Amino acid sequence: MKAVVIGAGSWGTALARMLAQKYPQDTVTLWARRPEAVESMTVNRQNDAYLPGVLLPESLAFTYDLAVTRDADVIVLAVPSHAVRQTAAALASYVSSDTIIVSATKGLEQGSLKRMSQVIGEELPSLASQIAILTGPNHAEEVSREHPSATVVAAPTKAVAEYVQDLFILPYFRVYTNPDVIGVELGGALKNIIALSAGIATGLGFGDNTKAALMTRGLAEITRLGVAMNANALTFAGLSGIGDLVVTCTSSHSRNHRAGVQIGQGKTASEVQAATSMVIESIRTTQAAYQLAQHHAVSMPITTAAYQVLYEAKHPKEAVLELMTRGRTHEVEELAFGQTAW
Ligand SMILES: NC(=O)C1=CN([C@@H]2O[C@H](COP(=O)(O)OP(=O)(O)OC[C@H]3O[C@@H](n4cnc5c(N)ncnc54)[C@H](O)[C@@H]3O)[C@@H](O)[C@H]2O)C=CC1
Ligand SMILES: O=C(CO)COP(=O)(O)O
Repeated sequence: MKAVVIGAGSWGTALARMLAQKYPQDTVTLWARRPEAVESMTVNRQNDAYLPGVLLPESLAFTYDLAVTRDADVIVLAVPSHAVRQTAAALASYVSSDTIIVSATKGLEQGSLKRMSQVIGEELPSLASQIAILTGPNHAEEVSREHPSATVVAAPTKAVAEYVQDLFILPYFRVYTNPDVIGVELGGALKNIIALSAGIATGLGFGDNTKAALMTRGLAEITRLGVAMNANALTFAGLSGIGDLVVTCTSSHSRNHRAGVQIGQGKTASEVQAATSMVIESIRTTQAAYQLAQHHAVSMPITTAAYQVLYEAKHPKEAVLELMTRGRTHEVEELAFGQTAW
């Protein structure tokens, strides 16, 4: 088996470590953009910049040459969402007709508003039915230290989903399958907006009630948009929905949550992003989701408030007050008075 993980940030490094650990006799390579990163990982057997303190198996190879993907059985894409199209396009001359692509990126493409599997499918059309999504409540810092974690793989066919399930499943990494590609992908992308918002609330000095309200009503609006885009509502009650929402809104590892805290304390999104080389996906995803909500005429009040804070310089306190005092609504739109037992 020949597997290549593209993207040597925290998550790509953790995924490559897992594959090399599980398949020490096979060829597992981690591709990084920068030659210095390749050199440093080869010498130190650690990714000091993005996953410090985690030893990488001897069998894991490193390269900055994309030609390593020639005839790979599996290519895992773990680059930030804004780099997925150019990266997938660059792979076109190397992939073979039976290569499986795994997308581990959580985001939406700016402008086109497309999901990552759609973007990859456009650049690698002959592989469109061989693109799987791996997503769930999985901070790289914990998975790479073998904390028991669960994740979900979605793909257009059962065969591809089960291939990727088999590929990654480990005693500390339990992999489920789900045929709902749209729902699984949207869950992973949209939860980052709510994590950013929960961080903003923390930065403003609010406590756990506020966070719980944001998480619950955040899930409601994610589900509304998902259903309008043909996802199954049940998927959002799963690992890629509530699961990832919980971990990203509450974990000290979350970059999106941390960014929100700083914005709540008065920094701008550009200041926060400029201060780290790590990707804060929610900044771009908030804009894309705001535009998707308009396109599908779906109400997404928290996403709208986050958009106004990030892109229209609205003060977070004002955004919170507007969210709290807007028109009254039902909790569950489908449950009508007079039709429910009491
Ligand atoms: N960190 C985590 O625990 C998890 C991250 N993800 C997702 O994985 C994706 C990658 O995130 P991380 O690994 O956390 O990244 P990171 O924030 O740890 O590092 C960013 C990486 O992206 C690379 N990069 C930046 N611009 C690039 C470009 N134009 N082309 C190619 N590479 C570029 C950097 O060199 C660096 O390796 C994101 O979509 C993230 O949401 C998903 C699950 C867990
Ligand atoms: O998606 C993640 C965990 O499941 C990572 O979230 P952050 O990008 O906020 O760190």
